[in-house]
Order: sequence, then structure tokens, then C-alpha cells
Amino acid sequence: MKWSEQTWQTIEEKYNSILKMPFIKELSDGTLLLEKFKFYMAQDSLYLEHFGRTLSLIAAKIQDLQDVLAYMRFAENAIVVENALHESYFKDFGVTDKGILQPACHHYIHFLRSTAALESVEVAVAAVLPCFWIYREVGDYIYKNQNAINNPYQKWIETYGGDEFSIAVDQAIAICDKVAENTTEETRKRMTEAFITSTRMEYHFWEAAYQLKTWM
Ligand SMILES: Cc1ncc(CN)c(N)n1
Repeated sequence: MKWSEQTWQTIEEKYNSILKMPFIKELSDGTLLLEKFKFYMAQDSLYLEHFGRTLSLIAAKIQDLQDVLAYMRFAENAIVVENALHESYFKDFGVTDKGILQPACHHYIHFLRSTAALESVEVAVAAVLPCFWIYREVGDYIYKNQNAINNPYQKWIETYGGDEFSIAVDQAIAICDKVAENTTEETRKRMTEAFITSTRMEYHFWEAAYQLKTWM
């Protein structure tokens, strides 16, 4: 069994908990309070900048030149393409100030940045994988279960439930499987731990937005 298949099994329960979150349910039926979505989008826009920086650091470290190019593209997509979705919502909502990093986002970003800086590149690619994979699965799930009539969050749903995003996700999974195959059992274990940690943080990111959780 591939590393990715084995690892997904370890987070299956956590993934199912994500699907049951009120944030996901209400985003999907369009009833999520705008205040919560705005909080989420502002934090996510800050997140994407640092996620893009993390992907660039991985691009600088990864061995295979095709993989260097893939992570450079992922970084550009996070900062330019994904963030364009956020900017368009900010325009609609009249948001000019995204504010500061709040606890869940701060924690997640710093986990990704420190993993990319201090761990091996194999562990770093595993740490960023839930940012692709969980979003694709949640995006697809919402796409299939959405209320598409007058849903204010339609653009979000189409971005993460769309084919373009899915192609990048498949690439990121394939790179993880390749590096996992060529490394030690100990590193594969660390990759799985990093993947689990990021999965947890995806959960807490949505939870924090639903609760509008800020610093004291
Ligand atoms: C927190 C988070 N994780 C993942 C994604 C999808 N790149 C995102 N936009 N935000």
C-alpha cells in the first residue's frame, strides 16, 4: 500500500469529524453567518501568504527538478490564484484590513514554517499535504451536498471542489509517495506524524473561525 493510502487511513476519523463541523455544514447550505466567513477568509488570506512561503522553501530543498517546479507552481497558486478568491470576497464585503494572525492560524502557519525549515524535506512535503488533500475532499463533499441556489459561498465551493485544484492535489500526493518510497521507515513515520498534525490544525482552523476565536 502507498504511504498516502496508509496515512489517509490514520486520519479517516478526523476527516469525518471535519465533515460534521457546523462551519462545513453551514458553508455547504449557505447559512453560515457572514461574520464567521469573513473571519475565516481574512485569516485564510494571511495563512495563504505563509503557506506560499513554506511551499517556496520546499521548492528550494527538494531534490528532483520537476518537483522543484511543482512546488514553485503550488506556491504561486496559493499566493496568486487562491488568494484572488479571497480578494474578490473582500471586495464584495468591503474588507480592507485583514487584521492580525489569530491563535489557530498562527499555530498552523508556524508549524508549517518550522517544519519546512528544520525537518527533512520528506517531512515538510507531508506536513503541507493536508492543505491540499483535506481541502479537495472537503471541497468535493460540499460540492455534492451543497445548496447551490443563492449560496453566498458558491465561489469558495467551486474553487475547492473544482478540477484545477484536484490536479495539483494529485501531484502533491504523488510526490509524497515517491519521496516516501525512497526514504527510511523512521522518516516515513515522521511524515505520517506531520500529516496528522496538519490534519488536526485544519480542524482547529475551521473551529476557530466558527467560534471567532481571537487572542485575549
Ligand atoms: C487553512 C487552509 N488550509 C488549506 C487551504 C487550501 N490550500 C487553505 N486555503 N486554508
